[in-house]
Amino acid sequence: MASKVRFSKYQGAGNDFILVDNRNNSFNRADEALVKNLCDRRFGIGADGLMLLQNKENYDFEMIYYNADGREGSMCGNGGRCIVAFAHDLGIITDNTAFLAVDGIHHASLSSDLVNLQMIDVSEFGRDGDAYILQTGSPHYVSFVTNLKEKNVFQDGFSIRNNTTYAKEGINVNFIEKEEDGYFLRTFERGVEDETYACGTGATAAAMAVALQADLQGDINIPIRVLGGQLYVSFHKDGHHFTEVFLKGPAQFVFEGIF
Ligand SMILES: N[C@H](CCC[C@H](N)C(=O)O)C(=O)O
Repeated sequence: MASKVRFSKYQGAGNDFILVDNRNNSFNRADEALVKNLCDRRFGIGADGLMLLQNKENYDFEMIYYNADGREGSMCGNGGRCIVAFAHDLGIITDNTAFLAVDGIHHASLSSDLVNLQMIDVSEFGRDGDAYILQTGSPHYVSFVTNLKEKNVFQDGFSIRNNTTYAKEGINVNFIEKEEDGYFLRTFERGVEDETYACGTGATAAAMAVALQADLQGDINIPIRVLGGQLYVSFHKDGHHFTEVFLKGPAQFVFEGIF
């Protein structure tokens, strides 16, 4: 019988995660089948991903991220915001932090349930037809569309994610549409292999694509509405160089339990 492990469920704009305080290193990090089962929305707790919070010298903590398919993943922006809220709720931090994730160090600040997470700098981008390809801690394909409300994001995202260009490594597929005061974004997520209610690294990539498309320069703040709520991406853009990149949005505790 597996040992009992306490978990907490958090969600950031509807992107939802299982969080485990693994400072005692009791979780078997190689057990991808367990992670997949826990993330299963019928036979497990259900989540888009699972994160381990671990001790790390010179940092408040380390974030280990797994996609719902059970495999250790690249950076998760909404997950990063949720693990900051988790660390606060565990009493590890107060309202500022510096933690280590797979793409390096991240600073973050929180006030009530809003977490503002610094993301990595970005200095290059690719094109695939009209789409932008950006690496914001995870790989993203960003396409500008109209009538996004009606789009079959699963079908269209699935076909791009599995085409000959992206099938091997996978890619997260983002569809973005200009609206009254900002942008509306829907994302098909690699490793979830489905549309999620929000994607933080995706919102970051989409905001950068907006700035590239409109040739914006300087300090920029772009509101990104997603199915699960409202995110805000800000950065300083100088040519193709994006620095001071921040992803701000809600990160809320949902429930805790033991598995
Ligand atoms: N599915 C992504 C990782 C999580 C990204 C997303 N949940 C976010 O908030 O950034 C990938 O495998 O590239």
